Amino acid sequence: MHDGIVLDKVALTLGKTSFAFDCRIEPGAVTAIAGPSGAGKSTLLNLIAGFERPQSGHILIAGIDQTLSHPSERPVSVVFQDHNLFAHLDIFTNVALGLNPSLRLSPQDRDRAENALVRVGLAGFGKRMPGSLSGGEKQRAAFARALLRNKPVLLLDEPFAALDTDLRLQMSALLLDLHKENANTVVMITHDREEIARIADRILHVEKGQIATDEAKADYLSRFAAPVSALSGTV
Ligand SMILES: Nc1ncnc2c1ncn2[C@@H]1O[C@H](COP(=O)(O)OP(=O)(O)OP(=O)(O)O)[C@@H](O)[C@H]1O
Repeated sequence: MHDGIVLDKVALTLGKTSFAFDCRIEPGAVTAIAGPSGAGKSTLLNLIAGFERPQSGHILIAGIDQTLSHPSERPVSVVFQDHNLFAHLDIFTNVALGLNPSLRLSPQDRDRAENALVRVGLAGFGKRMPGSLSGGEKQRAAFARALLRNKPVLLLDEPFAALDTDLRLQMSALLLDLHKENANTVVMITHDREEIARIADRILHVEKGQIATDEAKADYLSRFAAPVSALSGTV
């Protein structure tokens, strides 16, 4: 049995694009998904999260076949680039949804939600509405909710792409801290080679609807001539 994520001969077609994914994602590691625009990175993440269903093949998470299960039944949290928050609910409520979707919260639950806000640097933001927060603050609220869900798998679709360099560094440091505490399996789409150098253990390179390469960070980075410190921009 494989404890991580297995895509076993998964195939689907969306519009005119066909996808065929067959891979194993290491448990307890940070795996970056890289590749050109339109290659199928988000589709791969959506298959794991359950927002897309394979037309054939199987998806297993921690040894359990999740191919047909609803996204809410899967042991995953997802953070998208944006649109993570419900605009009509305040930040505390958005975050507390990570604990209990019906929002029946015990006093301990309320404390945990407040602590999660403190953890991401949003103490005192609970009563604010999402529309009044900056992009980076909204992303931190989305992290706080993912932190509370505390699922074995965290999926991130370019969560830091819209942030400035300082915030991007802060957010990826927070992500690594949480990863070290929970030993969770992190799968993150990123175009940023410096981010890959900083946080990834393995890199899946997606091209034309398939996994082109699956390699350790050192091997991936050694294929590029420039030293890591000189790299910037897109993969
Ligand atoms: N529901 C859909 N219907 C039709 N085509 C789709 C659908 N979803 C994705 N596609 C197509 O599949 C291809 C891969 O899309 P996907 O979003 O997975 O790529 P990506 O690698 O994440 O790209 P980007 O880096 O630009 O976000 C694209 O050509 C996209 O237009």
